[in-house]
Amino acid sequence: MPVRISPSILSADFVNLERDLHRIDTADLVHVDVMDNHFVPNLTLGLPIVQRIQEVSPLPLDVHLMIDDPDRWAPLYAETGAFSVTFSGEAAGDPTTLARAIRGAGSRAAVAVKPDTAIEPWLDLLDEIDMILVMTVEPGFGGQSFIEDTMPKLRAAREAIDASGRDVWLEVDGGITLETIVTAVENGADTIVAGSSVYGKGGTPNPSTGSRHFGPLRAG
Ligand SMILES: O=C(CO)[C@H](O)[C@H](O)COP(=O)(O)O
Ligand SMILES: [Fe+2]
Repeated sequence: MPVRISPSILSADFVNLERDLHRIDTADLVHVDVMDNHFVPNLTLGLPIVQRIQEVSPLPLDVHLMIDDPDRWAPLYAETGAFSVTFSGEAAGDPTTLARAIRGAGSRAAVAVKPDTAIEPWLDLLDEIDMILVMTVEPGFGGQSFIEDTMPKLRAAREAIDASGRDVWLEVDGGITLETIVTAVENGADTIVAGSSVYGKGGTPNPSTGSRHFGPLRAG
């Protein structure tokens, strides 16, 4: 099973964002966290900045929306040319219509579930989506610890995806280190988001890499 890496620019240096986008250009995707200070208690960036990142990024955009009213906003992020747009399942009014709108605008559609959200209702949506994101931390902040209790849910999602025969990706996001990436992949993840372990907790690129390569991931 191929494993894709999607570094999160939440831990990049926003003043030097174009530089930091190029420092991960051997990864597969770039993960862009959009937070609105309503769905989560943190505020990051919005549509105009995602549009601009789309113009300069060497990698396809993996946009992760942690916002209220994704039914209104998510299709607009898809229209920027984003490769993938993930909405938070708990915030969506009509997930099926929303997934169709995202796909209709040319992006892959994905649904994210928080650590305490049951996965089963979302497995009915496998025909309509291209990826499930199992959050392995409470959404809102980088640098948190991986919640191991989410692993049974990840395995349930893997089993349902495999049984469906559909090419639906399974992403994890939050607390990924050199240790937890192994746990996540062993439990079925094929797409890995990593912020602080790639860029460093200080918001600067990981000095241990010494190159433009995204790895090795830094533990802790
Ligand atoms: O969605 C997110 C937080 O809500 C981030 O993508 C995630 O936390 C990445 O950061 P780290 O790898 O440091 O945990
Ligand atoms: Fe994220």
